[in-house]
Amino acid sequence: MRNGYNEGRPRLSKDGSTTDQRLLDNRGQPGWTHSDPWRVLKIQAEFVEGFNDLADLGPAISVFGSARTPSTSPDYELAAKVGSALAQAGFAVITGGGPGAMEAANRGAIEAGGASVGLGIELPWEDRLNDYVNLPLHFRYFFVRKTMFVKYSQGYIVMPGGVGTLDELFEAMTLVQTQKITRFPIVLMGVRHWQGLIDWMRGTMQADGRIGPHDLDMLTLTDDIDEAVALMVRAREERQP
Ligand SMILES: C/C(=C\CNc1ncnc2c1ncn2[C@@H]1O[C@H](COP(=O)(O)O)[C@@H](O)[C@H]1O)CO
Repeated sequence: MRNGYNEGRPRLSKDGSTTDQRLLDNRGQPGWTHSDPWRVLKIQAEFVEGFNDLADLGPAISVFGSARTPSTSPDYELAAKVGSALAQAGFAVITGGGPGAMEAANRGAIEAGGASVGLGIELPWEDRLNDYVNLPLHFRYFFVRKTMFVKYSQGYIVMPGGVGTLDELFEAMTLVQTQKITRFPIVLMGVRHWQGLIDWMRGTMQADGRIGPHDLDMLTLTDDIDEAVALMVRAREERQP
């Protein structure tokens, strides 16, 4: 499956730092104050390349989940089946292009003959895209990459995950809550993993009035792949003019 799609990925600089570190982790150093304005051009170029590469992708769903999900685990199998089911329903599958649940969803998509997108991110340990991506993109800036997930997806499926997955989930929830994105289903798969979080959000956040009484309605919690894909298909139909 390997086809040279890691060739275009950014190389780390000589000191081993990432581009995001150089932008964000040099607080108060005057040298950076003067070079930061020029960085905007690189950021702009990354947006332009991303928009260009994904413009003709067609309907797509992003699948998020732990980079640490072992290939032997039921969560991996579930993510692979989700990737396949989405591809069979005519969706491209977008992931972070990494290992674990991302690899599983890409693998399922590619094995079902679908478009399998990996939005890779430059990391300090020079990670590479998984072997099941047929449309690779490489990003240096996390926030540019995150824009691509939202802009080119019609919905999110969120598998069990850690901090990165939570970040992606809560960003989407914030964008829906503030109506920056509409008609955007968010499905949490893996009831065992997510139930405690939902219970806390309902019992504490909602009970204390930190979120609205209907905010949690934007989430669907299920282990049922057919239900998850049907939600995405319905949202796609509603989008059609
Ligand atoms: C941690 C390891 C590898 C990290 N490689 C990643 N490659 C691409 N995308 C990633 C990676 N790690 C996190 N992400 C993004 O966050 C989500 C997963 O984060 P979590 O903390 O594991 O839940 C995922 O959806 C990606 O978009 C070791 O092999």
